[in-house]
Amino acid sequence: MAELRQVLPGDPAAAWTAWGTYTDILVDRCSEGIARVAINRPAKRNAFRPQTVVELCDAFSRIRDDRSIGVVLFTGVGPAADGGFAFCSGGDQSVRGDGGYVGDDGLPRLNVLDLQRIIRSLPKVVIALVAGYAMGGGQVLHLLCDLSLAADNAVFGQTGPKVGSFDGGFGAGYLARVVGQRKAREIWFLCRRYGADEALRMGLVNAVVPLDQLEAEGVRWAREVLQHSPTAIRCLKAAFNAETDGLAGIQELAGNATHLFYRTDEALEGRNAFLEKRPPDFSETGWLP
Ligand SMILES: CC(C)(COP(=O)(O)OP(=O)(O)OC[C@H]1O[C@@H](n2cnc3c(N)ncnc32)[C@H](O)[C@@H]1OP(=O)(O)O)[C@@H](O)C(=O)NCCC(=O)NCCSC(=O)CCC(=O)c1ccccc1C(=O)O
Repeated sequence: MAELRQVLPGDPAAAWTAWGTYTDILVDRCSEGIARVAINRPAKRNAFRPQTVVELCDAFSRIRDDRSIGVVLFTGVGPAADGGFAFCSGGDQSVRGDGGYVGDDGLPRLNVLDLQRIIRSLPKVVIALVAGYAMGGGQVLHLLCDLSLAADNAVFGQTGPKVGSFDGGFGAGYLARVVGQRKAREIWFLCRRYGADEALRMGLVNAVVPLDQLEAEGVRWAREVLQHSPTAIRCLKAAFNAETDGLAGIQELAGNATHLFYRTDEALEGRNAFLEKRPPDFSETGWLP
């Protein structure tokens, strides 16, 4: 029996079933190949603490290994008891110690950087569904998703220079690729807030929809993606990353080429010859133009 968990306002847009038990996040999936991951700390505007990030890394890693999942909707549970909404308000300042965010083990961490890389290199499409605030490290997480849909109440912004933090990695460099150098510097230097329509104008999001339509729109976009070739989509994602991510991006793109090469008669001949202790015979392959 499917357990329907309300994550955002509006009718559930798919037949979600719970997938795993976590304390700080909710993970659901449906038989259509879509997973839904939601940060579940609405009283803190879905700020992340080390535990939240550990759970998100686990969820995205499980999604990576599940052949049936092609698209992830990444969002934040809302509304909070006081009516407020957030995709994510960044690092939980109440557990920020002297050297990072401190969890039960007492170690200061910045493990959100691990999560950023997992989302970035996930060979599946990640769609951010932003209802309410996407601030600080939360704004960076939304940026790292492949596509972003904003509810009409969405608000984006950086606060690092106010609270003594900054993201000089994807949060600065990739932001500049997306919205341009001028706008990226404005976002970080002035720490203003930007509404959904302005985010659309600057290319930070792909579309703006009414709040109660956000999940349904996400599922519609996911269904469109899922009609297409998984290999073409994963190679395209790696190609987009390669353009910005240096050798790490090229590694991803090249890994896809190697994956495909493994399936050819030519590569299999190399493997088989080794196992059969004979010289390989690549004469069938030819040297194509
Ligand atoms: C998000 C707000 C604009 C929402 O405002 P509002 O709707 O008026 O609600 P509030 O009453 O302010 O908040 C409700 C409740 O939530 C608590 N809360 C909100 N945000 C946080 C938070 N980030 N940490 C802890 N708690 C939070 C708030 O205290 C209230 O609780 P009470 O019990 O009622 O007090 C507004 O809340 C706001 O501006 N929040 C702070 C936004 C912020 O500054 N975030 C941190 C930015 S720094 C960061 O994210 C770390 C970056 C980082 O980790 C990093 C470092 C290096 C490289 C990369 C990264 C990276 O990208 O992550």
